Amino acid sequence: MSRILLGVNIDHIATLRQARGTNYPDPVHAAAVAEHAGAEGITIHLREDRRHIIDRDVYTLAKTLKTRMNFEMAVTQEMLDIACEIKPAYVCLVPEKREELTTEGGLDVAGQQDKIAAAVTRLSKEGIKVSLFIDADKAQIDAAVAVGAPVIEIHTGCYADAETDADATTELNRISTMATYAHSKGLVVNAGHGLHYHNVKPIAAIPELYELNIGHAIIARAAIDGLATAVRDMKQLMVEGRRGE
Ligand SMILES: CC(=O)[C@@H](O)[C@H](O)COP(=O)(O)O
Ligand SMILES: NCC(=O)COP(=O)(O)O
Repeated sequence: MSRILLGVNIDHIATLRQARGTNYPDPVHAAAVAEHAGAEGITIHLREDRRHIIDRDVYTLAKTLKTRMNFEMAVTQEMLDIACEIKPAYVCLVPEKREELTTEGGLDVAGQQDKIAAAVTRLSKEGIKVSLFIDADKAQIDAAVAVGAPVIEIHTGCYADAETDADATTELNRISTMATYAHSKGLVVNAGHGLHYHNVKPIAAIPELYELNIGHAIIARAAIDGLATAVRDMKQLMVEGRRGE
């Protein structure tokens, strides 16, 4: 049975720092703790409004991470320039609206293939592996293949936000079906958004999933139990989920 990897998104360490304009807590320190606790990668989202992760975090983490950076960004010239300068292992292209509280859906690749293909080509030439954050949707998966992205990350928000068990099961089945389809097309399939300690195991059980990117729930748990424990506990649940326990 294949392992499933954990990418820890540390955006909300930076949210706590930005709340008061202090220099603590430091996402760079948090990343080191998360890696030491077993995170296989660190995800950061440099938003256009810099509401949490700021440019200093990105440039410092590019030098200090021991695992690998998954750099989430909108498809803008500004972010493409930064990505090509720091050359992270992965870039994940995500939709972004200034007014959103958090990411609200997947990137519409099918509706803007030329723009996404140009971004994928530019980033790939720098040796960066490009992931597309998309809904569990066949047309979006086909578009991801068409634009040359090697990786997708399936948006799990509809599953996480489901108001009934029946709706959650429906979303879980959709994610699983699309993960199987995407994998059959040769894509590396990740997943993330809204996953937490009480909903992660069924997602981790999907055999085609390579990595889960989880942030908000881990950082929230870290406020109570500490970050190392929060990371280790999440990894244990993912292992149990993958084993069907
Ligand atoms: C794309 C995604 O679901 C998250 O990785 C994203 O970072 C969410 O945005 P916030 O971290 O700003 O909530
Ligand atoms: N791409 C999803 C991610 O990095 C973390 O999302 P969340 O767990 O903070 O909702």
